[in-house]
Amino acid sequence: MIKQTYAAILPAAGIGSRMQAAVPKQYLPLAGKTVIEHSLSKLLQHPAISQVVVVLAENDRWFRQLEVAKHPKISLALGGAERCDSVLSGLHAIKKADWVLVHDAARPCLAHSDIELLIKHIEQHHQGVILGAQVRDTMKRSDANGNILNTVDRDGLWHALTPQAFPVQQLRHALQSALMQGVNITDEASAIEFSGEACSILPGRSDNLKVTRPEDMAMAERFLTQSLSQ
Ligand SMILES: Nc1ccn([C@@H]2O[C@H](COP(=O)(O)OP(=O)(O)OP(=O)(O)O)[C@@H](O)[C@H]2O)c(=O)n1
Ligand SMILES: C[C@](O)(CO)[C@H](O)COP(=O)(O)O
Repeated sequence: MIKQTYAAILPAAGIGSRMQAAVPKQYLPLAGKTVIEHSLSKLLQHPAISQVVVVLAENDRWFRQLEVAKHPKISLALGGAERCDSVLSGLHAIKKADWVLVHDAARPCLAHSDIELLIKHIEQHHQGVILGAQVRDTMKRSDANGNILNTVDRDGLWHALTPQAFPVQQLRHALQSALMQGVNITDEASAIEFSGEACSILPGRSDNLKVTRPEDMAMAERFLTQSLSQ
């Protein structure tokens, strides 16, 4: 099989409203760097990833001040109203790659082993694949007032994580088609599912959390300082 080539997209154009911070959460300090520098590091270090497209908000005044912005693998793209718009914009900035790994700038604890897991799966199965965390708790559905409606069967239920990896053209067509039809797309796999294409989910590290609310920062700090000390 011809050796596959890989690019990455880092959607970083969000405002982090749930974090309630003075700056977008991807620029908050975390374990000696900013969140985004941690999220970028393993992608930039991986030898199979030739380009990393960082998707920024139009008014972003932080990223270009970081030393990492000068990294030769990094290209920039302009974000959109929703995360899926930002990812589509990032896809147009990919120069030359067969596959793309899309990873949230808000997930700073990504491990090299999880990138390896995705790439090995692609090399063996030649199909889109995402990282996930299987649900461990009993799952409830409630109404808007917190009244429990029912227990949700958790067999086969996963938390979708990132990176999510797909053939570049397949993801571009799937996203364009889903967005044109007004489908609600919160991750790349949901566009692929809508297109009817196959996708696998693999158990990734449970410390690959998305920093979303203030209390997530302390947890991410613990995960990162533990891994840095190993
Ligand atoms: N229009 C958008 C919205 C989100 N993102 C990115 O998508 C990732 C995951 O989204 P989320 O955790 O929801 O980040 P925010 O949208 O910034 O958070 P919030 O919903 O709390 O505002 C983040 O890295 C965020 O920067 C993006 O690139 N473009
Ligand atoms: C893509 C994602 O990380 C999968 O869990 C998540 O959906 C992104 O966060 P958002 O709040 O849905 O934008």
